[in-house]
Amino acid sequence: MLLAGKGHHVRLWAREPEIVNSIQKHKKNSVYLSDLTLPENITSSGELGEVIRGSGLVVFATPSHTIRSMAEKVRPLLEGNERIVSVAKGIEMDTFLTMSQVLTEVLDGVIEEDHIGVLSGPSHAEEVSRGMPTTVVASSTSRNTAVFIQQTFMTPQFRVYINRDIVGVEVSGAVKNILAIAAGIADGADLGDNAKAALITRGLTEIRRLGITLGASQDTFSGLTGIGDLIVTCTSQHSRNRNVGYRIGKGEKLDDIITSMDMVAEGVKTTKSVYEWSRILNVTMPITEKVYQVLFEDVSPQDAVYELMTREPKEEVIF
Ligand SMILES: NC(=O)C1=CN([C@@H]2O[C@H](COP(=O)(O)OP(=O)(O)OC[C@H]3O[C@@H](n4cnc5c(N)ncnc54)[C@H](O)[C@@H]3O)[C@@H](O)[C@H]2O)C=CC1
Ligand SMILES: O=C(CO)COP(=O)(O)O
Repeated sequence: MLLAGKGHHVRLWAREPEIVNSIQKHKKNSVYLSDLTLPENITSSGELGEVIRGSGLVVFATPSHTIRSMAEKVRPLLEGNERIVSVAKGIEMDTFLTMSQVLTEVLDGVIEEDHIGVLSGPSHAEEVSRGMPTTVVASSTSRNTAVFIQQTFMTPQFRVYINRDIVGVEVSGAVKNILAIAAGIADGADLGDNAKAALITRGLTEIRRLGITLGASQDTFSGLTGIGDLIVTCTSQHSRNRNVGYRIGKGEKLDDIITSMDMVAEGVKTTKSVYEWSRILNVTMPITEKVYQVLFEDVSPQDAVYELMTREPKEEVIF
């Protein structure tokens, strides 16, 4: 919607034939944004070749665990001069790579690393697609590519800053989903506003610890992709991750929740990858550890909270 509004011809690939058909015939995404009419310059196809060939910019916008397989399919269709942007938020299982790192690895030999970037920050699609004011961050190892992304996406409703700390930007965007699950659990279990503020604040400390261990810059965590995205995802009615947590807090089982959803809550997989990664790196992430135990080891939210609250007394250390 954003890019089409700026006059670009947007070719949307989707794996669901019903979405492709509904966009082709009725200019509606019948599954995900059914109440919006899409402009004429958004077209859709189920054939990747029709969508990719001749593009100046390729945006990867599928869930993070699918970025590697999507990039493998896209690779032979690229000419080599395209710019690549990821909007996916996650850390790959087993490799612990960020999404731009996955793209750099898979597209190596076809696309230069400095043509790859990310767009991230507090940006629920339900609001962006309706032109509601949103601010995000463009990042890349190349300043030129970050500026290209900024100029391509920026509108009076969608303000794009540049941050060259791509590691900090991507780690923040991925890990905040784990904390949104925690915040949702707290809401579902009626733990109150104090608990939520504590989860957001101490959660940011966990993001910062992991990010700085990986070489990120301290400042990024005070920015839009750090505290900004953490706030929106922990508090928004639109957040899938918060919603998964909320239902767990109300007593539902994870498998039942996932089966009932037609969208992906990235934080579930990211909890696994980041929990394992933090243990390998020896980074202390107690909230992440408890979310892992609640999701995958049948620990009750009440026991998890008790264990968090009765950790040994400490000084408030921000890093
Ligand atoms: N929805 C939002 O407000 C925002 C989402 N993001 C990120 O963007 C990425 C995509 O998010 P959403 O669009 O909300 O996800 P979604 O769950 O709505 O799925 C997007 C599309 O990906 C397709 N998909 C799922 N599995 C696939 C596979 N194996 N191969 C190919 N396509 C597949 C789905 O069918 C759907 O058409 C995620 O990483 C998310 O964290 C970032 C900012 C905001
Ligand atoms: O990243 C998002 C908002 O910035 C979307 O969060 P959810 O995936 O929890 O809906």
